[in-house]
Amino acid sequence: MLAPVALHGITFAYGEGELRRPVLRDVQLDVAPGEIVLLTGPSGSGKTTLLTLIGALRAMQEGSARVLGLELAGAGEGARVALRRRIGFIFQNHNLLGFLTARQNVAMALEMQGTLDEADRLARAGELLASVGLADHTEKLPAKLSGGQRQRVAVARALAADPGLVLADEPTAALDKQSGSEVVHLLRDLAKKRGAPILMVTHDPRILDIADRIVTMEDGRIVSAAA
Ligand SMILES: Nc1ncnc2c1ncn2[C@@H]1O[C@H](COP(=O)(O)OP(=O)(O)OP(=O)(O)O)[C@@H](O)[C@H]1O
Repeated sequence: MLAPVALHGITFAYGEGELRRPVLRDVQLDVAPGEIVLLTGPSGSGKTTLLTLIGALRAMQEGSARVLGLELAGAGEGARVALRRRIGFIFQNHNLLGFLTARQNVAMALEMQGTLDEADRLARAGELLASVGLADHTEKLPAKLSGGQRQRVAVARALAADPGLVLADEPTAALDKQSGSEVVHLLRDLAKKRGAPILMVTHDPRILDIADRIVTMEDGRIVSAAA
């Protein structure tokens, strides 16, 4: 089976001319189905940049990145948008819309899929929120939820798209031990039950034990990949 994520010779720089600043250097990485890979390393080592390239949120410069079957080098915007719909993104600031309830935030992700009508989307959103332990909070606005609850809404929203891959950037940074552990175990269930791999940037030593592999970056390179 092809690796859901296969990176070869990824090199990337911000800026141009004299301001050009290399951030990734010849990165190689394969992620297997259902695998949980934690990406760690000092601040500025290029982890977030790598995640945004894999998520087709940024244009590639050099190298090859095959993500869920799409080669991103030279891919057009249409193909990149289609790929993004198949990826669950979970970022630290969770990007929930403040004027929508938890249920509506999750339903919006289903709307992008375009397969269910509104009543079904709201019902499905309720099920997803129940699956992350928020059955009693579906009608609340994000401001009325705790940080851990908001992050669980973000997880439910990422799962709504039935993603083939989850990209998470410090998903537990703002959470206490208990909430962080709950969020991470939800993600682990997803990876193991549905075979969707997870690539997670984290500095959080509390969650290292859920990883199948820990990849350490330094100065734009992968310096170690411990199983
Ligand atoms: N949009 C941008 N324009 C210019 N430079 C950037 C941009 N985004 C990031 N950088 C720089 O690129 C380098 C790598 O940043 P990146 O966010 O990928 O690192 P990181 O390992 O995720 O760091 P952290 O752990 O602090 O989030 C840093 O020096 C950063 O300042």
